Amino acid sequence: MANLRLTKHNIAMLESAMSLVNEISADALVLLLEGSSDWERIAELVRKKECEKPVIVAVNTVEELDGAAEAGLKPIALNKEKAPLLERLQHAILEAAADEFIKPNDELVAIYGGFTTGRLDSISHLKLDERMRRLSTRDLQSLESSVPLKVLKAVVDLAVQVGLEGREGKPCGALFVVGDTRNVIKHASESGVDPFRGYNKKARNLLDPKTQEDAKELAQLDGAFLITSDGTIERSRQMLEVLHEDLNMSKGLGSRHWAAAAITRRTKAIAIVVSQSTGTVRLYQNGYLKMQIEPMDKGIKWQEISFKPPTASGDD
Ligand SMILES: Nc1ncnc2c1ncn2[C@@H]1O[C@H](COP(=O)(O)OP(=O)(O)OP(=O)(O)O)[C@@H](O)[C@H]1O
Repeated sequence: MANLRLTKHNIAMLESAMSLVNEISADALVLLLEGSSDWERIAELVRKKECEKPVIVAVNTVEELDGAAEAGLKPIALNKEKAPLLERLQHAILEAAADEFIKPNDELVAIYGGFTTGRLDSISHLKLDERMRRLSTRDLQSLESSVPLKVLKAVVDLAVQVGLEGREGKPCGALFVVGDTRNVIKHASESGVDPFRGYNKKARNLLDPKTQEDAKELAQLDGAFLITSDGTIERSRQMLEVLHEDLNMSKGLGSRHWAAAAITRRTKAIAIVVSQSTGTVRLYQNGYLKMQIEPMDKGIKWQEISFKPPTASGDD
């Protein structure tokens, strides 16, 4: 994707964003870019402007971040090349929180090209809310599951996005059951034609951003996704039939949540549920609620802003 050239215009915008961070005592600067840049030169600007807060650089791939951490910047790879700007910005904030570069309640300045590719044209001041739940890697580690952390993180990220965005403008729920698939399958039956049937294993792996997009589209269909420990969607649209005995559940949670808790009681799987009514993501293990993530967008005031997709390429 387009690398960011440090033109006179882009440097002036970067300097303005850094001044704003200083002026309003913001907690971090988020630089959302479509490609790599001269990280060392950006770090020099940070020093020149005496901006002492973390400068987070969010781009699409790990390769584009080469040298960013060494220059003293905080790198984030989004793996979301085709996603709309707001989704990328939300994801960058979520990842920054997961990596503990920022905290709930922080104030951020974000800078990006909202209208033209390769040209920084927009600066936003964002106030996060205390309700923003950190997706802390440490929380996931504490689960002591045999499912690798990167698979759990990918599924939780996906669930959070389904909860935040819904599908086709409507709220959407979902259920992901990860790990111990051989045993989980014994309690599952198809609720409809499985759209992933017939795909090869690689095309069913949730660590691949394309599969994540497909799964998001299909989340609105009934039933659960069964995901193996290596991130492969083994089955989708599965109804789980498990006894609900011995479960201590909050009032008001419906059958999807009960099924999620129950399957983790019967197997070693972890179940991640998105509530259709609230967008809240809950993670169950051994029949117990282990993590709850509230939809972050309740705490961020920038949903109304609408952007046109980039059209022409910017030139200075
Ligand atoms: N046993 C189950 N296995 C898999 N999916 C289920 C199961 N029970 C319910 N679901 C899915 O959950 C959907 C919503 O069910 P329900 O409203 O009872 O769930 P809920 O827990 O209240 O969730 P929400 O907060 O999303 O409303 C169903 O349409 C179905 O797709």
